[in-house]
Amino acid sequence: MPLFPDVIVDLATSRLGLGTAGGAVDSSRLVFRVVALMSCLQLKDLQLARSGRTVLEHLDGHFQAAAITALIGANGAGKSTLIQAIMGTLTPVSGSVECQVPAARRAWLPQQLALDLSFPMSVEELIMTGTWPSHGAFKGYCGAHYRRGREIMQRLGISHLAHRPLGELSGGQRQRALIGRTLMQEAELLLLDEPFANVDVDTVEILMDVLREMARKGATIIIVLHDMNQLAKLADDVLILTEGHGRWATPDALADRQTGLSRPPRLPLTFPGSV
Ligand SMILES: Nc1ncnc2c1ncn2[C@@H]1O[C@H](COP(=O)(O)OP(=O)(O)OP(=O)(O)O)[C@@H](O)[C@H]1O
Repeated sequence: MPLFPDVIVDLATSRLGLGTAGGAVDSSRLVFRVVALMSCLQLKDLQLARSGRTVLEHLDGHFQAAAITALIGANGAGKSTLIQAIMGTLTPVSGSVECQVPAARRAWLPQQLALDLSFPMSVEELIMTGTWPSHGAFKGYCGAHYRRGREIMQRLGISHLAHRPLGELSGGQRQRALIGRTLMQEAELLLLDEPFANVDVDTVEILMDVLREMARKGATIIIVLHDMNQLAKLADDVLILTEGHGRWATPDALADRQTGLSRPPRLPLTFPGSV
């Protein structure tokens, strides 16, 4: 029964923001937020190291389902390290990552620089590979798969690029195609490492809409961001990594602490722990 204690803790710390002007709890919002708080991903006293050196320790807390959590921190704070531990590619020194999402429904979009897209593959072919984790790589695709692939490309505004090789795409077009693959996969847990870096404003807007839609449908989304305006627009929750530890915050509380203002406006901002 992990849910009920979470709600109590969140009420106590006001993370739910349920209070009314008179201090009473708004029960209609409570139902919505209780659903949102159902967590499929939890960190328990997690310690992570690289080459024998501790990067993060005593990390605790749950990521909300049906919500977007921004993961922030200065360069080298351990954001990618934590993402790798969540994806299961880095073994914790101690503690655990408890994830109820099946591996076939987890998707990870690394930083663009880490991607080798010289592999000869078209946009449509890339998107169709989103079926592989659940359907298998060698079974071929059925008509329903192709229909869904076309719908996804239309949603992302890349239908005209369907047969274009990945190596010939711009950074923004590539990000749209990669997000398209996660839609095809019907990812329930999506981790994105700086997905808006070097991407034009229109693409950012489209991708933000798509991510919000995925979260509304129940996905748990964790996104590494360096831009506080993007965070303010997108995130429901924030995990700040600083000096080897994690701290949870709401986007509003974070903005208030940094600017002394309620949003908007909120520029310019810096990360806690950055110099
Ligand atoms: N493969 C590796 N081997 C050894 N140390 C590593 C390795 N990868 C990262 N580190 C170190 O672990 C620490 C955390 O790195 P990590 O990449 O997780 O930070 P980050 O918050 O994602 O940084 P950035 O914002 O620059 O992407 C850094 O001190 C880094 O030098």
